[in-house]
Amino acid sequence: NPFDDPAGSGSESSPSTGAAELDSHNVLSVDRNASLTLGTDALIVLDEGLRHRRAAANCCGLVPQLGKTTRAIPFYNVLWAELNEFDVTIHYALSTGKKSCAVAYVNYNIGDKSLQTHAKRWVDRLLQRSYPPNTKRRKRIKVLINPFGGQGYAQKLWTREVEPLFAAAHCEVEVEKTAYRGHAVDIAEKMDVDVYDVVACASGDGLPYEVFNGLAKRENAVRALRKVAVAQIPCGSGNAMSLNLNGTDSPSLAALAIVKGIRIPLDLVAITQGSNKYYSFLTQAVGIIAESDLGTESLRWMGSFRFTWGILVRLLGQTLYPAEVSVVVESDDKHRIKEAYRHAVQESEAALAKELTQDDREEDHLLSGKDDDLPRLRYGTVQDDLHSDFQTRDMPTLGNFYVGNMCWVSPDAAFFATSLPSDGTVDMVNIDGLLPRSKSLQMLASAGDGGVIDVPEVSYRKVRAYRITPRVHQPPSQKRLRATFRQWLAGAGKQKEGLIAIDGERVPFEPFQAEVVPGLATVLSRRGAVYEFDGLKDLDRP
Ligand SMILES: Nc1ncnc2c1ncn2[C@@H]1O[C@H](COP(=O)(O)OP(=O)(O)OP(=O)(O)O)[C@@H](O)[C@H]1O
Repeated sequence: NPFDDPAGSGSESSPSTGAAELDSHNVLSVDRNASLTLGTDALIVLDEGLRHRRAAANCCGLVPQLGKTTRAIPFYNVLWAELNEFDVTIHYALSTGKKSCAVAYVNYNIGDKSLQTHAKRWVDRLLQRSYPPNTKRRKRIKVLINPFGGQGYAQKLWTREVEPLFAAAHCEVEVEKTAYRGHAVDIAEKMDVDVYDVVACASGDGLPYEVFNGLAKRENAVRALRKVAVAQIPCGSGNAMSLNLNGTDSPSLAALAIVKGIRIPLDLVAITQGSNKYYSFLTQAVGIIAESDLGTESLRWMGSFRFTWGILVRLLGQTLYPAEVSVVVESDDKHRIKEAYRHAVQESEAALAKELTQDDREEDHLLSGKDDDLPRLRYGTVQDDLHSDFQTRDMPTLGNFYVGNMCWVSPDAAFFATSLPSDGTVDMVNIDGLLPRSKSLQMLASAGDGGVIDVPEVSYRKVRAYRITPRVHQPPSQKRLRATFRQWLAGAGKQKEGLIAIDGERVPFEPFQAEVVPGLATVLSRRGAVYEFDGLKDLDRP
């Protein structure tokens, strides 16, 4: 929690600032008998006046005075600091609830005029701690707002919760509202990528999907995808991108995470279907998940429960989604997959501690100007003969075909626990549709804590590419009436054909081929090269 107060609550004494760091360079004496100290992880404000101000707000002084004289502001929360003659002002993000923050500031005068040069250096040092070398300051952000995302509050959330944080962090911002479906594709295709560091989408996952695809359509696609980091200000009904990269679906906390975000590469999945090609960053689903997402429109009145309801009805009815599936498998050993994941987490944490990121490609690449075209797909397209690396299986009783490039698919489902932003693979889950109902329910429940991989009946693999040719299941004639009733109950009354969802968007019910293109895109992350998921830590340890 970025708002944990390292000073501890109610403490009267100075917090531990690390002896070595308590030298005079790190302390700035200001008037009102106060001082500002650069601690280990936080700025420490020591101010006798705080006690009085807090006491004044304390029930007219009727409660015993327990006010603190110190306040700790984590460097992560510091948005900006500046010195104006003899006036130092520090803007920071203050917690305003479990899931929100807002801009606050402290302002002090430097009474001792001889301290001005020291104060200048001190402010520089504070900014360096608040923006370590792997974090760009004053990001230039193109903000796209989907006025119809989620409940239609994106514009309001932007103005109230996000814009003030970006402004306080001295970000350069340009705002544009999307005016039609696919508008973000056009914007990303035509924008001047040299004047922005970030495209931040105040939306659900639909706009980031469009931005990746717009950038990929450009002549200099590779350069554009590396130059501009795509981020999400969660304002939609599905906000998986922000959950995975920033650990939150709160717009204000996500805004802080964007201000402090570290650039990392993200694998994209190139999908070819007929003569079409698109890029997926999140999930691909055929069958039950796609149907519960896209085929429950008539149940919108249920709110987000319609997804759970759609899945439950289909699971209990043992609905089948037969398909022929060909896969280039990287690993199908669950134990090894988990070990590799843990290793990647440790590596990422070590890199983060050294303030390194994996995204050291930018400068070399941008300077060289080479390889701007998208790489040729190693396994060709769905229209080509199948490459010899694929292993093919017909799956007449397939119940769930779900592939993910990110861990969280919703706030309560970490379906792909071992997925990593740029390991060159996606996580593939296949579940047989004839699984006993109790097992299916157990599997569904296990998604909450990332436990799907540990259900023995679930096939969980890391794959580099796959091709799927789905078919519509025809129930035997004596079961047709029951199947029709179930379809109605599940909210898919008039649906005639099967459904395929790529990042939650509907595509034609036709064969498609998918291939991971390693590290093609760039995103901002709070935690470095891993997603915001800790659930695997204790599972299955030897
Ligand atoms: N002005 C607009 N009018 C109509 N559609 C739009 C407009 N702007 C964006 N869109 C479309 O809205 C879709 C959904 O966007 P987004 O993901 O932001 O919202 P959501 O609420 O999470 O999505 P969903 O409607 O899938 O639940 C995108 O496909 C996008 O193209």
